[in-house]
Formats: sequence, C-alpha cells, structure tokens
Amino acid sequence: MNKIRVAVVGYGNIGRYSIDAVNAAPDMELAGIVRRSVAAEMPAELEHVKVVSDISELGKVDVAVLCSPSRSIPEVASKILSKGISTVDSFDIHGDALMKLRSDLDELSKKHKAASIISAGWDPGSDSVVRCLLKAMAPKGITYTNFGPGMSMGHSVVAKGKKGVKDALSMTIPVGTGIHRRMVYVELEPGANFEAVKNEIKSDSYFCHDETHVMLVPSVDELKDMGHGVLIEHKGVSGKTQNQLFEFRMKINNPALTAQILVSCARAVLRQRPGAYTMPEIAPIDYLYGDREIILRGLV
Ligand SMILES: NC(=O)C1=CN([C@@H]2O[C@H](COP(=O)(O)OP(=O)(O)OC[C@H]3O[C@@H](n4cnc5c(N)ncnc54)[C@H](OP(=O)(O)O)[C@@H]3O)[C@@H](O)[C@H]2O)C=CC1
Ligand SMILES: N[C@@H](CCCC(=O)C(=O)O)C(=O)O
Repeated sequence: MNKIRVAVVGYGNIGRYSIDAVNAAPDMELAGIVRRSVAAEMPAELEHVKVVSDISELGKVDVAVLCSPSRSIPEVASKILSKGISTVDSFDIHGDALMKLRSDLDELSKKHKAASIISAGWDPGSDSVVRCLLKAMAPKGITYTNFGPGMSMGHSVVAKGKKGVKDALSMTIPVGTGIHRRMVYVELEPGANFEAVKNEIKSDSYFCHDETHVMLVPSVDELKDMGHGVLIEHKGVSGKTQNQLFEFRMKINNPALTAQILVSCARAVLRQRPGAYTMPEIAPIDYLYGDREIILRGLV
C-alpha cells in the first residue's frame, strides 16, 4: 500500500498532536514538518524528523495539515494549494470570514487541481456535522452550543499574539443558552503595560462580543490545562411533532481532538474532487481508514 504522505505545517500545540495522529494512522506517513524558521534550536523529539521552511523541500507531499494560527490560514493555505498540494485546516473564525475562505480556496483548489477541507477541528468541524444532523432530525427548533469550561486555543493564540504578552490562556466559561464568558490570564514581558494589553484583547473581534475579563498572572504555565468540552442542545419539531430533545456532550483534550480530526480530514480530502469543502459537505465514511463494505457492515 502506498501511504499518504503528510506534511504538518506549524509546530505548536495542534502541530505536535497532529504528528501523533499521523504516526498512529496505518495508511499515512509523515513527510516532515514545515516551520517558519529552521534556524532556531529544534526540540529533541524532532531529531529524526525532516524539518524545513518550504514544503517543496519535502519531496512528494499528498496533503498538508495546517496547524498555524487561524488568522494566518488564508495566506498559508493559498501558498500550498498553489503548488497543487491539498490542505486541511482548523480555521475557527465563524461566519463571513469562513465563507470567504471557502470561496477563495475553492477557486484556487480548482485552478491547481487540489482539494481543501477548511474549518476542520471540533468547532467549527465535527460539531458542525452534529448540528447539521440535528437539523435533519428536527428541522424546526433552536440549537444551543455551550462550550467548556475549558481552554480555547484560538482565543489563547490571539491573546498571546498581542504586543507585550509573553504567554496567555483564554478559558471559555459557559453561561448557558450559547452565551460564554472569557477569562483571560496573561503573563507580560518586562516593561509591558497591562492596561494597554487588556484593552487590546477586549477590543479584538475574537473577544469583543463576549463578556471578557483579563487578569495579570506571574505564570500562565502554572494555570494551563488544555481540557475543553461542549454540550450541544437541540429542541425542535420532527414533522408536526414538537418537543424532540437532543443532547451531544463531550469532554476532551482540545489539541489532541483537533489534531485527530485534521488527520482524518487529510485522508478524506484526497477522496474529493478539486474544490474547497467544510466538514458537513463530506461523506462521513471518507474520514475513515479501511474497507468500505466492512466499515458499513459495522456502522450501519
Ligand atoms: N476549529 C477548531 O475546533 C479548533 C481550531 N484551532 C485553531 O488552531 C490554531 C492553532 O492553535 P495552537 O496549535 O494552539 O497554536 P500555537 O500558537 O501553539 O501554534 C501555532 C504555530 O503556528 C506557527 N505560527 C505562529 N505564528 C504564525 C504566523 N503568523 N503565521 C504562520 N505560522 C505561524 C508556529 O509554528 P512554527 O514556529 O513551527 O512555524 C506556531 O507554533 C488556533 O489559531 C485555533 O484557531 C484550535 C483548536 C480547535
Ligand atoms: N475553536 C476552539 C474550539 C471550540 C471552542 C470555542 O470556540 C471556545 O472555547 O470559544 C478553539 O480554538 O479551541
């Protein structure tokens, strides 16, 4: 069997766990890691892994798993798709930005005969598929997605990226009915102004729609726990029958789950026609390794 050659782009939390998921997949092999710079000292665990700054240096690559910050995904994905290499990412900016990314990458993928699955973590991602199925089961009604409590990687990345911030942790606290409070813990660089950092974070589009509290702490590492979770509640109407109640709940390690979903999508993306897709647009069986008939006998 020819294994799928996977490049992991960006060696942060999701990047590290993606390598574990690729190594655990029977049909995949790690082509290498793409980092912004290879000049700095490499972590010891990468000693036997090819680490490059340009994906072209990895030889044949079938698919790139993009583990870069969401705001950099439009640029990173465009560059790699333009080389004819398929991509998967976990872009988590819901709404217009997500739909624009889908349409931009759709055009690019078709032009370069590649495919892309965007927004493929757990939310957006697998939760989007769950919400889609709940709507099929009870088309009329209300769905509430309640996160946490837990660490949002996306919000933490944004807070960590503000000038003067050495490290940051953004905890998502569920208030109920899909409303959340953000508790942001920041450790500052020497000389940084806390009030300025606080205002920068609170006015960022990742935070400004939610109640957000920013707290100064001596060490973010002492507080960090990458656990998270979700409770999706749907109450609706099937046909003419009201009061159909559904709940989907999970408690997870955030980067481990995000990475596993990305890697399952890396398999699925190679089974699609050129274009860009979100997870609800993919046949679920395409995510799985193994013989289709055997899988279907077990699952259907
Ligand atoms: N959809 C979902 O369910 C989820 C989505 N996510 C998304 O995953 C993203 C990554 O999270 P996480 O792994 O914790 O982040 P990290 O900050 O730990 O890692 C990101 C890595 O990307 C590289 N990088 C940093 N800045 C840039 C830049 N400006 N341009 C390109 N590459 C850059 C760095 O790797 P290097 O130095 O090797 O280049 C860095 O280590 C988040 O932004 C979040 O939105 C996360 C969880 C769930
Ligand atoms: N995109 C999230 C995963 C979903 C949870 C969430 O959106 C939140 O905690 O705000 C993340 O980056 O961790």
